[in-house]
Amino acid sequence: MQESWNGYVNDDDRALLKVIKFASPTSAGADCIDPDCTWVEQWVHRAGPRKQIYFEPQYVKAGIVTCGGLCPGLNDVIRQIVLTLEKYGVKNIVGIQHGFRGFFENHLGEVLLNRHVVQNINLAGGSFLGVSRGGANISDIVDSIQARRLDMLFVLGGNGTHAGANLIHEECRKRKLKVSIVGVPKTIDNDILLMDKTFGFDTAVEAAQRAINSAYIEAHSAFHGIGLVKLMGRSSGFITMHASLSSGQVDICLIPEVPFTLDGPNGVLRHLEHLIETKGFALICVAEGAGQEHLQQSNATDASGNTVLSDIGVHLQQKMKSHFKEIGIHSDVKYIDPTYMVRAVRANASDAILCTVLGQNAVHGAFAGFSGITTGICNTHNVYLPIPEVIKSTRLVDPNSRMWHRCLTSTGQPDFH
Ligand SMILES: Nc1ncnc2c1ncn2[C@@H]1O[C@H](COP(=O)(O)OP(=O)(O)O)[C@@H](O)[C@H]1O
Ligand SMILES: O=P(O)(O)OC[C@H]1O[C@](O)(COP(=O)(O)O)[C@@H](O)[C@@H]1O
Ligand SMILES: [Mg+2]
Repeated sequence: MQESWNGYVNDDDRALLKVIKFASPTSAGADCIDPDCTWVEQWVHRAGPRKQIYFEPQYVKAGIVTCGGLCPGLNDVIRQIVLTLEKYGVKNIVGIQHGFRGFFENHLGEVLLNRHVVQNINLAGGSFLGVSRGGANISDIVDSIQARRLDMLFVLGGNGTHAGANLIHEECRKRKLKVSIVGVPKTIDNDILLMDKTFGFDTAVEAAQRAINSAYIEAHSAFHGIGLVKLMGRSSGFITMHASLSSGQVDICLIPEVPFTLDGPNGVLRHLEHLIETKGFALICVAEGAGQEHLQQSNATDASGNTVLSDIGVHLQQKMKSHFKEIGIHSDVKYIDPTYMVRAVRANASDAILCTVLGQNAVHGAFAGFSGITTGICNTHNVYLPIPEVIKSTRLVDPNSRMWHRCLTSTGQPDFH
């Protein structure tokens, strides 16, 4: 190799975690490390290939698993992990089917992966390996990792999956197994801390435009039309906020982080009356986790322990219909719930690039000898982060952030209090 080749990332390279120095905690969207906002430098490891690697590629067996719900780009990440492992010289690569369940449900065999098998999988949405919720029995999973003789495990999933991956990492350490557990954050809701954005989010925002545009056309064409679109986001309103901003046609954007009243002089319904009176139609975009306080809560959870939400879309639809009937004003409500149509699509161009970078960096991280880490973009730089740091809490839209204020400026909606 030519002498001037500088392709390796130095082990001591670091990226700065926070790049804005907020003068005061009251500055819009201030995200301070210390309560008084003194400047604290926090550095994180730069992602990328190392000169010294900690595994002999020809003896490595690597596994890939995809957990939780679907997200555009899963196949792109799987594919890049396989291509990068092969580039290192790894020959034994397997896929674990249907999330953590694949480790111990006997009928779910390992899928042998290589460049030929994964060549075209990025052309479709979904997960080539299948996904599932529940089934995170850590001790059984680590037994299975041992029995399969895995040296590396790439775990693609969201907050829950990363909590599981970290427990797997800790159990492997306890058993003194030299297995590298590396996460790749998959969350369409964009709800993982410290990262600029997660893969699939851009695609979801783009896919949501079709639903919003249809709702707009329906509402605009009807007499006193009201278009309502419900988008994903259990506790984080990023998809709804960004989709509303992107559309530019949304009059009311409702997210879980910002409570709202429906009735009364400052409520959503009164504002809808105003919109019908002044422009003749209205468009609402609501996140699935918004306004849960208005609904009857169930204690039900899904297999992963996530709360099953009540349907805010149906509730809003009914409230709007009965409200306009009560006040004797005609309205024509059209409700669109595009949830799975938004999620089950292939990654767009920018997400495909993000997936490529993340998949490659996950493999570089494992070969660098890291475990219990995940990889993401931080202030436009690609980094490795310890899993516990990114799952301390769910990343939420800050109602004091510039982005939420921009969204309010764009919709023109008042404070619904
Ligand atoms: N706190 C947790 N600790 C360990 N495993 C978890 C935890 N929460 C969820 N899991 C497991 O992680 C997997 C995916 O979780 P889920 O919440 O459905 O999706 P996501 O990872 O996208 O948040 C499931 O197999 C689930 O059982
Ligand atoms: O119907 P499912 O598969 O449980 O998925 C619905 C949920 O999945 C999500 O898209 C996010 O799922 P993940 O946390 O697994 O990424 C939520 O926004 C939505 O509530
Ligand atoms: Mg979860």
